[in-house]
Amino acid sequence: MNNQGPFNDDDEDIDGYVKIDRYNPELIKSISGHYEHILKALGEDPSREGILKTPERVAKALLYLTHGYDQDAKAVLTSAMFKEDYSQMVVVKDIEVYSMCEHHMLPFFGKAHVAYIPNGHVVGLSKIPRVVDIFARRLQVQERLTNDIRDSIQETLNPIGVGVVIECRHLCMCMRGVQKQNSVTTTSAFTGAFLAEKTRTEFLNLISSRLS
Ligand SMILES: Nc1nc2c(ncn2[C@@H]2O[C@H](COP(=O)(O)OP(=O)(O)OP(=O)(O)O)[C@@H](O)[C@H]2O)c(=O)[nH]1
Ligand SMILES: [Zn+2]
Repeated sequence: MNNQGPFNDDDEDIDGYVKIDRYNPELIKSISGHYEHILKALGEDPSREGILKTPERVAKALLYLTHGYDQDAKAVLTSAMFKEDYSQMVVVKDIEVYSMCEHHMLPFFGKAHVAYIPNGHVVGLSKIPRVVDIFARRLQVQERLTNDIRDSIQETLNPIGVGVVIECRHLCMCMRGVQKQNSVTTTSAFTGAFLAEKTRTEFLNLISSRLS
């Protein structure tokens, strides 16, 4: 594994989440080559000083923006599951989401709110945003992202229920196409206890409340 990627040595050594060498020179060279052609096709001069290194930068950026493909949500969750006698709802809200729509490869971004009710085990809190990132850092549609997060937590932790709400702006709807600058898309996915109105309402109230 070389160190050209965004992961520092600690991330790689301690967590071991990155399974393949996503930043290997051959892969970067191959993607860069395609971007050189794209720049030409767009009417640019790829030998111009300002964009000489752009194909390589884009290649590295794209590899970073899709690094979730190399990560395993189940491994992340099981790496920090603790037996705990806590049976109320655990909510991690306002988790930043940066993903790319699979139709236009343009960003969509916003917030995810994730809750679960433990069934004998709790999970390390940081692992929930990690799971969000693992599924967000790929080509996605917001609906599938929402379901992926729900399913991985339900299948790995086997809680009483899981709730996921995601709110995002899609740049493909803002800077092109229909050009609606302020539209926000909300998606949700639930399992178990969250399918009951009372639990779902508690979750929705908790994510809309503010501490200050
Ligand atoms: N359901 C869903 N649709 C998405 C998401 N991200 C982008 N899209 C939509 O994907 C659709 C692709 O539609 P097409 O008609 O094939 O593509 P297009 O001609 O570029 O569509 P316009 O964006 O309307 O110009 C668009 O309606 C986008 O708004 C997403 O996360 N979920
Ligand atoms: Zn799109």
